[in-house]
Amino acid sequence: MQIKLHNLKRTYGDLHAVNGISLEIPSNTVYGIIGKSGAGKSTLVRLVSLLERPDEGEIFFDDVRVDNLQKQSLIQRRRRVGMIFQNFNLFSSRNAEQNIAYPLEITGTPKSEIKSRVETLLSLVGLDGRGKAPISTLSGGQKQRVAIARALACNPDILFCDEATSALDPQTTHSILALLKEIQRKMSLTVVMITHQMEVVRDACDQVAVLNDGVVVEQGFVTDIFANPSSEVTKDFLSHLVGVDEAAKVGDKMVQWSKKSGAYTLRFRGGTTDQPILSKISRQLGVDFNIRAGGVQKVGDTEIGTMIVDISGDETTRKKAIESLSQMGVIVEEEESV
Ligand SMILES: Nc1ncnc2c1ncn2[C@@H]1O[C@H](COP(=O)(O)OP(=O)(O)OP(=O)(O)O)[C@@H](O)[C@H]1O
Repeated sequence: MQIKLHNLKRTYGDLHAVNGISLEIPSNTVYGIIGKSGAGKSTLVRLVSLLERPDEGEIFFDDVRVDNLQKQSLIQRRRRVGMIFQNFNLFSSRNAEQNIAYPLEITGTPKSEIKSRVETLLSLVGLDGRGKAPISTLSGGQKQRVAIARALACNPDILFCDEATSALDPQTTHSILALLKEIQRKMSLTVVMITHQMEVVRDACDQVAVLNDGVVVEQGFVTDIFANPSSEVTKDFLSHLVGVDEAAKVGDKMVQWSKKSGAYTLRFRGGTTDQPILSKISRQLGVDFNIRAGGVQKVGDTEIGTMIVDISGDETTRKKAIESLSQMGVIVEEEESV
């Protein structure tokens, strides 16, 4: 299901929570929406999941306008949109299978059908045999699996994940993201991941939109945005990135992404990540690179390297070094204070 948003606006008093958002979210993909607290992510989700109406603008699902649906057709349409949340929102009075059965019960599905559907869903999310487990006995990751199964019960076309892994540890986050990607492929879903974590975007999403103050400041393929971010907000998100996988394997001291007073940020992509570019330029031009932080991470199938460096030498030589780096495909960003 393709989602198209055209100039969406939602205002609360004087506050423009969503201030003219236009986006095209392709069908059959995992699409990320990232933004800091207050950027307008949750408001946007409420609009696109048809829980709230925009003040202005239009929403289309596969070219059918849906923001103005009324009564029964709105209820029908909403049922095809699944949602999962940071705090799982499960009924603690119901066990796992009763939670999953809930949306099927309220849509009047026959009991026998519910039983087999619930079994299929439990198996899909890796909880075979745990249907009778009271919710309080499940771990955070298992609770989110129950929530995913419940969100998929009515065969949605779209699944919204609102900070779905924010309450989970890195390993559990990794397994839930892997599950969501697998389900997306199996069910040809459009999965929209709302997050404030670039790790989630890197590890799960094909494309991403970056939100700030109710507007989209940047959008595109995740590999392109990691290799060449254009907005300050995106650069800031990237500078705080911690390698979830890498951290799990080698300890977070080996991969350091925070900007620590280096004068230049260098961004490498693909083949350039395994070439001794800095030492070549250093020898040729007689400049020195002082590496303050850096690392290489996998974004999809592409390796993206980032380094925070100082370049020493006179101004002409530094300029030449930057030119050489650019010619070799390295993106060089200069800190504003330099
Ligand atoms: N129902 C509401 N009434 C009044 N103001 C609201 C309402 N919903 C959101 N806002 C305001 O709109 C702005 C955007 O909020 P929103 O929750 O969409 O941001 P967010 O990016 O999801 O933030 P967070 O990550 O903290 O949830 C905030 O300033 C918020 O206070």
